[in-house]
Amino acid sequence: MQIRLTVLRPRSGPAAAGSSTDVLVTAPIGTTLGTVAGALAGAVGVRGPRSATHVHLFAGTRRVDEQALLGHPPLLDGAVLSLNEPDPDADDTVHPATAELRIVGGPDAGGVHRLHGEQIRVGRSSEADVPLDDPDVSRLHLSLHLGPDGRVTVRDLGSTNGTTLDGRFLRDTGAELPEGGLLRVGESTLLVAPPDPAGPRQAAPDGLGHLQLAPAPPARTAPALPAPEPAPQPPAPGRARALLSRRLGRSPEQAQPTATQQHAAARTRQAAAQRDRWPDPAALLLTALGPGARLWERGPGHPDALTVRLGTADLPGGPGTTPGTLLPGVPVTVDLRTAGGLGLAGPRERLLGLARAVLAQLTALHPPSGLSTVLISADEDRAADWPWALWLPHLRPAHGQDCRLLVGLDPAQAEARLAELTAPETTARPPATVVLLDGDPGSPAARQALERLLTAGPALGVFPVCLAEHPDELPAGLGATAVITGEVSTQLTLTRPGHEAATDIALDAVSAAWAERLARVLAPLREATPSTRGPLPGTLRLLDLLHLDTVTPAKLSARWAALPVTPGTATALLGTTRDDLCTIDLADPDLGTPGESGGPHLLIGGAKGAGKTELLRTLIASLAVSERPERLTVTVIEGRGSNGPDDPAGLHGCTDLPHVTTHVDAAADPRRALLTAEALLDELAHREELLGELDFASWHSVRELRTAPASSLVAAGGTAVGSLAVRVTGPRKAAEARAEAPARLVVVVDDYDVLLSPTSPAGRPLARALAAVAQRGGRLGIHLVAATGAPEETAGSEVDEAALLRIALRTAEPADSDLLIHLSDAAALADGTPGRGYLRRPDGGVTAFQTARVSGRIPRTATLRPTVVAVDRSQLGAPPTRRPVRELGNGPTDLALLASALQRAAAQ
Ligand SMILES: Nc1ncnc2c1ncn2[C@@H]1O[C@H](COP(=O)(O)OP(=O)(O)OP(=O)(O)O)[C@@H](O)[C@H]1O
Repeated sequence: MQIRLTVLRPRSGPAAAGSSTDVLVTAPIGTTLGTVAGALAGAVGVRGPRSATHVHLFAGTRRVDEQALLGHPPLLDGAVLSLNEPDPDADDTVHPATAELRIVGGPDAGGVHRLHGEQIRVGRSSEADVPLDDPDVSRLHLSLHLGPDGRVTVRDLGSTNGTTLDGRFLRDTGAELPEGGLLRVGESTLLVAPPDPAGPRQAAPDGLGHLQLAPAPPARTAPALPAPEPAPQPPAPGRARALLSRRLGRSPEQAQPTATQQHAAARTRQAAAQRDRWPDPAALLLTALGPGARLWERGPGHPDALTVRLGTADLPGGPGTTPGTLLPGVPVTVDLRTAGGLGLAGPRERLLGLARAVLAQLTALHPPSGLSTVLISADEDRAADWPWALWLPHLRPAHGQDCRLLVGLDPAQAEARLAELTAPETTARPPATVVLLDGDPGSPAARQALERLLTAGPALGVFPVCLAEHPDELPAGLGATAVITGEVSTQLTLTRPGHEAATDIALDAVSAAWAERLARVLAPLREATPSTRGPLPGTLRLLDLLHLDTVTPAKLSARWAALPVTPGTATALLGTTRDDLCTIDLADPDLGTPGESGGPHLLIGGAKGAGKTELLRTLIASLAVSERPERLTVTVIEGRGSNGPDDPAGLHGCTDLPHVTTHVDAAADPRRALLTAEALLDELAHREELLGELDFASWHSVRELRTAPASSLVAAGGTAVGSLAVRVTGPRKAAEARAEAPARLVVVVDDYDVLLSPTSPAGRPLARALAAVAQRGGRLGIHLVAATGAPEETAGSEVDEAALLRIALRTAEPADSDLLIHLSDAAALADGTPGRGYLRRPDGGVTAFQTARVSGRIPRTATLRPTVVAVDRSQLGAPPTRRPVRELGNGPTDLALLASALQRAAAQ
């Protein structure tokens, strides 16, 4: 596990007090904060006693326990830990509030302040409760008061430029704020609103420093402009009418709005719809903090994808409003897809505020899977303005780029990034990339690449956003340009394709602190996989899917302890489909042969290297986790033979699982193979005698009733079972009886086609025994899983006929796929995606899935001692030093890790 954190040095103390350092913590899963606390303190230059107990770390105002696990909240990617004292700037106290003041537009937008009844003063002065960095705002400009009845009143405090409420100047007496009423002070727009009632979206910690964000609800479509009101009567009921009625002091029943009032209502509705469609910075922050439903709502197909809001202006109303009416303070936007590129120019400070607002919108509204961002700021001084952005998840290289983050913070890095972006499309690209170029890219080669990007970029899905202090420093070829104007640089003039130049736009700008807060909130978020949003994942780890990233005997025992008394299932988690986990239950009678009340058998087919053996390993490991070894055993038969116990290619690694009682290499040990064939036939006969007419599950239920003490039966099964317990036949010890009860047996066969070959020494008797298992085993709790590399040779065998669950991994020929799943699709699967395939269930349904891996080496970080390394931000865009990682080395695999934990769990 690797997580990036920031450590704050205590404010009180010697030189460098209050400074901070970003660190990269590399640690095995399960590492506690205490283990690295000393190293974290060392990273900010505080050397103390070695004992971690002398280092206290705070997340916000709360001290984090030394036993807290790295990778779990609050120790996630992007966290700020302050050393030995609470973070003095943190405000993580949660007071329930009935109203919030949001700064929804202007040069210092984005703030959200909770109102708690006391008077709140807004102004430019640092004495104000809500200070606003807006030169046109007076030092103490207005005050707000939340009454006990929830009403909010506003008073202008004698400001120079006055305060408007919905376009009208406030009088000295003040006014009550109507719902949705917009206050305008200087170039800033303020709104008082109730806290967002929508519950937060689920974001589950993955234990690796991230939060898996549940898929977004269906994408919002762009709200259409409201149709004109039917004129003149009757008025439509609803909020607008009620609002008008309230203002007029009449009940809705009495209200008979005039045409003017209807026009006004339409104006209000249209303005609200546009503000909602293009969320302001305050709404963005709240969405990210939630996380709310709109976070990452704009996938590639979203109608508003890649459209950015730059500010607000009074714009003409749509149908239904009085001709010539202006909608007050509605968003002004630029669609990058139409513009191709966007230039932003103006004085540095304000320009940065605007650029931050643009980048914040893109990254809060677009998921990283749909939008990648690249930051190029090749000049050292300019690069110093962007540390906040380095926390954005959209900067992570997801398509093989040779860097830690998609940044160009010196000329060489800038050149590398631009070269990647303009390279011919040999590798996968994200659906869209926005490149933010702050100033000159730094070298002739980079300038040339930028020129190419400006012409060819949009066709490749790459959209540049260029920043310069003066408009004439912007590169040529940008479709839209926004230039900061006005005496105090709070306005914009915008030129864009198909529009006249627009002036008097109040720009949206946000502070660096605001932007950093947003970026750190986004930093740990990951789109949950599997998800409905796209293709199957490339690789998956079984232990992650089983929530066993830290696999311990205690966790496994706890799972087994929660199982029902009778052996009910033989469930194997194989991987994921596009939108769910892919599991099969070999004991499910509904999937077995109709009328036989047994579970199904499974046949797996695929070409060489398609991932059959790995799928068998995953299945065996997953079965072992699902059931204790006294109740489920596995016999493994390998048809082709391996190169001995150390050969990683075969199923030998599974023999360490306590469930695997038999392992036969049919090619290497024909004698043992014969004995196994006989043992299987004996087992079938024994169970047929033992179970009589009953099926495996029913026999066990009856058995359990006869042997368990009455008290435990009541506890286990409730009154119905308890009443049957009266018929208990005799006092026998449950353990003794259980020892005689057969366990479920899964017979796993790799290279079944080789067994059928006439040259296989023990093939014939084994094949006969397997055929018998296929025909008679399901009812008796013996289930067959066979993998074939030659589906045409195994077609028609008893095993093939009996297998109602069928998997086709990549096949060499469409006919092979057809023999397996009755569809030819598996032949079209790519070579480079081992483990990908189709599962056909007995009802004929076919699902694409990706097999999870269990024999991959456990992540390198899991075996290392924790390290804490200070991050050199300037090198984040440079190629990382790589250590060669061997695909299958001597290090422990997940399978070995799991086997050892299972052995210890089984021994408990
Ligand atoms: N689910 C998976 N995820 C990632 N890689 C996989 C997966 N399954 C298999 N592989 C990789 O593909 C390679 C071939 O896998 P495997 O040996 O399971 O294929 P096979 O179908 O059994 O091949 P053969 O017919 O030659 O025995 C392995 O080296 C493994 O690393």
